[in-house]
Amino acid sequence: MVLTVDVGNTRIKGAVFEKDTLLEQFVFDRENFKKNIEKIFSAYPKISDLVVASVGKLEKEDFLAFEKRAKIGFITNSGLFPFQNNYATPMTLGIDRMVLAAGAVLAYPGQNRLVIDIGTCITYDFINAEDQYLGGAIAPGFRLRYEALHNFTAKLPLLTFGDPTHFIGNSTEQSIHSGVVNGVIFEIDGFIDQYKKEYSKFTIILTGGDADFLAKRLKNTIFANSNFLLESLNNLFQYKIHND
Ligand SMILES: Nc1ncnc2c1ncn2[C@@H]1O[C@H](COP(=O)(O)OP(=O)(O)OP(=O)(O)O)[C@@H](O)[C@H]1O
Ligand SMILES: CC(C)(CO)[C@@H](O)C(=O)NCCC(=O)O
Ligand SMILES: [K+]
Repeated sequence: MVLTVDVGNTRIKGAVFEKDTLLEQFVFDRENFKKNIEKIFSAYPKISDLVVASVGKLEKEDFLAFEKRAKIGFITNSGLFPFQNNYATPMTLGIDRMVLAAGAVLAYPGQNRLVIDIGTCITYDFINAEDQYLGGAIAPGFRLRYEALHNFTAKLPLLTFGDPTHFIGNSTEQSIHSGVVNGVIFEIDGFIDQYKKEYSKFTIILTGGDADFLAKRLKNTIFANSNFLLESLNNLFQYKIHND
């Protein structure tokens, strides 16, 4: 049994896997992460491995406390991945993007893939059918956009995510929701259309907390899997066992 942990920029997510089956998942913040992980270990005594990818403020040292309980697999850029990394700065590529790319290669072999992850940031990652990671894009996520509008203007209120009721925003609030939410929708559709000009066929994986919400609203019909990063960590762990 494996516990995978994704330390994101905002939240920490975890999932328990028995082989390929996700048994349960968790979301928590950094303050009480040790307690939460201990709870998961108590609930699942059969967990033998803890697999971690962190873009956030937790380091390998923060997980060593669990060394007595499970084998720690801390994923780093210099580890083994099932693709060739053609990024010009491979050591600065986010580990979440590396894991997503690995997951795309392992789950969708022999095809071009575009992974779109909507979290604190919206990231795009493209891996071609030859399993070469080419790169992608980094854009602000929903909360970053709402906060930026508020923080860098005098008059705009700080709103939280809201589904725009009017495309033509008819109030300050509706204008902000339309700008942020419709903006993200048009942006993602625009990126996909541009990739389509360069690659006639590719598999799109849409993931992150708001993947389901967005999948329904995009012009391009795509399949959403909000657990793809946690599943990819599990798949990468299995891959490493068989290839290291
Ligand atoms: N239980 C939840 N708590 C908070 N947000 C949630 C929850 N479930 C879904 N969401 C949605 O998920 C979005 C955040 O997505 P995600 O979890 O991928 O990113 P994050 O935690 O902000 O980013 P990161 O992975 O960089 O820390 C929020 O905008 C929210 O709408
Ligand atoms: C872009 C984020 C913040 C998304 O979580 C993360 O992948 C990261 O810190 N990346 C480093 C820069 C890069 O990927 O090129
Ligand atoms: K993320």
